[in-house]
Amino acid sequence: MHPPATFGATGPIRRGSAIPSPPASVTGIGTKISKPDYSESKIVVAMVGLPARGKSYLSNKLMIYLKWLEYDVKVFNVGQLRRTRARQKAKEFGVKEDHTASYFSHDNTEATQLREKLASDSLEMLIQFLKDGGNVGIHDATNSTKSRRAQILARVSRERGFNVIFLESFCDDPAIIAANVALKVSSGDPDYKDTTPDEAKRDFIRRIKEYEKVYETLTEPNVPYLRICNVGNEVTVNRINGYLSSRIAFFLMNLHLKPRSIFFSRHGESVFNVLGRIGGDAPLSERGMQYAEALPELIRKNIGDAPLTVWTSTLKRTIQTAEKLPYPKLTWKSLDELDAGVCDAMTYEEIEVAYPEDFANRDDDKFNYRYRGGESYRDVVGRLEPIIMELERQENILIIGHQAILRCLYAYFHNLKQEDLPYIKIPLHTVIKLTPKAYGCDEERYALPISAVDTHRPKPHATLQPTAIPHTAREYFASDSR
Ligand SMILES: O=P(O)(O)OC[C@H]1O[C@@](CO)(OP(=O)(O)O)[C@@H](O)[C@@H]1O
Repeated sequence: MHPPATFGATGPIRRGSAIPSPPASVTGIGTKISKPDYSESKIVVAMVGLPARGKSYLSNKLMIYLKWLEYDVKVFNVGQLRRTRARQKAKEFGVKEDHTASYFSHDNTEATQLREKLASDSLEMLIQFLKDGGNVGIHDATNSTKSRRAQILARVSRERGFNVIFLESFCDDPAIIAANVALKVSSGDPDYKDTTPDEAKRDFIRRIKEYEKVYETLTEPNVPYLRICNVGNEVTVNRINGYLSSRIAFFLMNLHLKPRSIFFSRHGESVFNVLGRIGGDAPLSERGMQYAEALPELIRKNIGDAPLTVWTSTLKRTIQTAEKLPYPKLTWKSLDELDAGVCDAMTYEEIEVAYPEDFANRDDDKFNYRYRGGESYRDVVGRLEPIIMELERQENILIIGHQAILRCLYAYFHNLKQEDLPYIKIPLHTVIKLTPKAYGCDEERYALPISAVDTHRPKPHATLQPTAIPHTAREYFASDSR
């Protein structure tokens, strides 16, 4: 058994010492705290790379991360614009454009001009989005020549306060390229909806070859760029400065594509869960202890001999649940449950009597409601950022967490809406396995047959269950940029 190490949000804290309480803000007590308008940043992230190099993957990952941090971000996908315009042309004039490999040949002057126009129109839309209040616009295109990149730089530099970062996804690993090609061909990509998979594959490989003839990797010395080699193996950073740009660079440097899974489990049922009390630091109930006993076998069956690290909060109920797991463990202060402030250790019924207005406010806007002397879901999302960053960097991880915490993490991986987040069902005695894929995450759930109370409070007057909107392969490829 490995001794657990303990880390707080700002560094190690000693086990056994008094555990500091989570950040308890007393400003805006018991009220709705709406989104702060805190960023004036205007950044154009211009992707660079041959087809099938994971540009759309990186664009989407970056967008989800920055949106999580509450920046206003949008991906402008040139491939999508090309297809939309081609559909309109076909509808209006009955002209069907040929988008097979010859369309992408630089010897085809007419098509090359059309593609340049699409890239520049898309950039104009992006610039307009930033002018209208957006923070980061991602230009998802190949931008594979120095002259195209010089045009982007020249155009953006005409806008005061706007910055450009080029983000190159360079890849020479045949296995990654082959996997990207196979994914493109097998996922119902609109470019190949009328062709057989074999024809589609042949044509797509020819398209890549056309781009290879003119492709120039990023070497421009005076330009801010990040060059990512084989997703995470090697990263070159050039002239990146400023808070948000550095944050973007740091996030991208932590990404990897190695196969792995992230497991979420709430702690076993606690004594407070049985009593209907929220928060606190109660130990596990009898049934919670049974769950802690049964969990190692479930995990072992699932993961075999593969390495795994277990993360818990600093609260008794998660540490007890992890006790029998024979893996290295880390205890994170940032994983402690949402702080209910003055309502800590009360039942929902008691809160309704003691703080009727607060209770109603919370039902009205659960994501933004901040408990008196405690936290809101929005606060929790903010404090989980280091966890997200570390999760991106790590391989197999099991988090033994809390209802609110796991809702926030789950929402990040499935890119769910803020208003749905506080109502996501994360039942007790259930392991959720997420396996990151190119287009999002696959999910499996394993419920152990040990009964437990249901702590989920549905949305009052809700007629519909919150909709989960995980990225599907189809959505992912609908945003393909070529
Ligand atoms: O935001 P709501 O739906 O109240 O859920 C969060 C609550 O979940 C609970 C259980 O009711 O988590 P936990 O099981 O970790 O104790 C409370 O402690 C916490 O306040």
